[in-house]
Amino acid sequence: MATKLVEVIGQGSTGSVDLYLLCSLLSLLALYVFFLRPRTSTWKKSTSPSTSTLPPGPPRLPIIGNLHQFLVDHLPHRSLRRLSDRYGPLMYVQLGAARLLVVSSAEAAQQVLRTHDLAFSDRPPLRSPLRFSYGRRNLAGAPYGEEFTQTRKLVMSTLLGGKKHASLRPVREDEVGILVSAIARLSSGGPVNLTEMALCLFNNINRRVISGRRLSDYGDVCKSNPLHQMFLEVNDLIPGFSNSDLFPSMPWLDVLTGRHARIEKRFRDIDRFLEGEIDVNEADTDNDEMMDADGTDLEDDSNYVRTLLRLQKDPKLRLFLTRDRIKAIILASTSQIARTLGLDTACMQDMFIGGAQSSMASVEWAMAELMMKPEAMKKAQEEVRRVAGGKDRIDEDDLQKLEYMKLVMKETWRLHPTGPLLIPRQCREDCDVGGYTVPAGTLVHVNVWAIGRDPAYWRDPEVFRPERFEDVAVDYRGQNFVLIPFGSGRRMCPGMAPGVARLELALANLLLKFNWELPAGLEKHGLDMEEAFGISNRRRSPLVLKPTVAGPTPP
Ligand code: HEM
Repeated sequence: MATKLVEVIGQGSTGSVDLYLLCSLLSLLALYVFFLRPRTSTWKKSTSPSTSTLPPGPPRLPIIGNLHQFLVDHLPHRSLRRLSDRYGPLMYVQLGAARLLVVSSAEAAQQVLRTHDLAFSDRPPLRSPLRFSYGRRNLAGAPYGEEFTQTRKLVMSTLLGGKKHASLRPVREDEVGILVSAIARLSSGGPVNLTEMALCLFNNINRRVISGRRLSDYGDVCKSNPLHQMFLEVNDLIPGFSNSDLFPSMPWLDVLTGRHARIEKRFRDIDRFLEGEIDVNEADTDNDEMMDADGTDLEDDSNYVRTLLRLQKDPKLRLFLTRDRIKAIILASTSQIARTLGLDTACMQDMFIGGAQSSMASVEWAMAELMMKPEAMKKAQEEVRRVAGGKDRIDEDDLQKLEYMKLVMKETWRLHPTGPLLIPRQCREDCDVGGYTVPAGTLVHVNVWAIGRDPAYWRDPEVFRPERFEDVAVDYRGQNFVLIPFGSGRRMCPGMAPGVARLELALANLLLKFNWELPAGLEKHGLDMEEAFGISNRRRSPLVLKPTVAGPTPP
């Protein structure tokens, strides 16, 4: 158990065991037990301001605080829910030297993300995201302030907003078509690994919209591309606390455990890769300029890099849009959710890394839940096939008509939010919430996973039943705090529209083109529905299913 804790805290979800830190922690624990002294079960009163109180929380050990309590379930969002059941929806815990507010009810989330949005709109300067964001020059990791506001405006108006989103529609439709053809080609050979193929799809979409290139030509062999592996490793490195975040007085811990070297190596790799993506587009743009010297319009906004390079020529933006900022923005622009202790990571590194993994996780969870609920699968397929009305694919115009599928997505995000604890925020000033005072500098995690399974809001919360949303007007766009898979407020996900479009398009076409069965041997016990050990919300086992190409739909 202790071994796994260290993996979660120190290495991301798949990192190697941090033996040195483990030994240190255990020694500290042993010392503590040896010199055991009685403690109170609640937190001391805050001294700043003097009349205020901190929210309640579990008793903490010296130095490590409540780190050991994350061992309870191996999954931080589960462990935190268990603690919140005891200490309340506003709970204060300590991880090493880091102070953390954990929010576990819709009402408390509304207080933090809406009522006091401004006070909680910072992000913590954690070691690993700091490096991969070129010193917080991306959007997801930027401290709240003028630079953040400018970056967010720029990203929304030029990269993720309506016009650009619409112009990239052919990329999404094209890539989903390639995925479907790849699955059809492989289907005669038995079950396919849908997890891998979905990740490949979203990596291809990401790379095409960002820099105009693909990761794999075939839709099923991304795995053999070294870039794919690099993205996965960076995705695991970025989220999560480094040891030096938890024990700032022991910065050497990161060196001793090898984390510093891993971060630096992967940072160099990713920097080289991003330089290449920019160079290629820069060269193409220069060539275009030479050919169009007669004065025709030189604008080429066919991908994010080109848009940013064009904007860089604007004298008003030249100083702001440095090369490092361009790299930071494109690395981090997607989703999905960087998960520091539970954030999906997708989003801590804006575009390249996060988006693919979170989209992949949503597709695989939706498909897995539908496989376990044949009535829901039947309903979803009937709807998709009716809407297709004889066409051999669903396009983005059709998506609005897929009402049941939208319920399926809501129910999937309720049970399996891609960032179970959202991306951590940081409190910018002392703030009074729910009768307590949260001191400036406190990190904040909103446990959306716990809110999604709280019987106070949901009948039979553990049951996958998309129909529950037929009766309640609950949306996922940040207004209903019982369902906030994209967060809410000033730091809410800016990639929701492109994220949802690619997900729905992929899912609809998978349901249209294929009938799905469990592989032999699984019919009896069903799929493994456990989450992977770690901080993100991936499935523990890859989703392997047997597709059969469906016949044409009636016109
Ligand atoms: C299923 C898809 C996605 C989900 C579930 C998702 C979820 C989230 C969540 C929960 C946050 C944190 C919100 C908060 O702190 O309140 C976030 C932030 C963010 N997301 Fe996404 N996201 C998705 C897709 C995308 C895509 C496709 C992009 C970009 C192309 C993107 C870019 C970002 C960025 C840049 C942030 C940081 C915003 C900031 O700090 O101001 N996301 N996302």
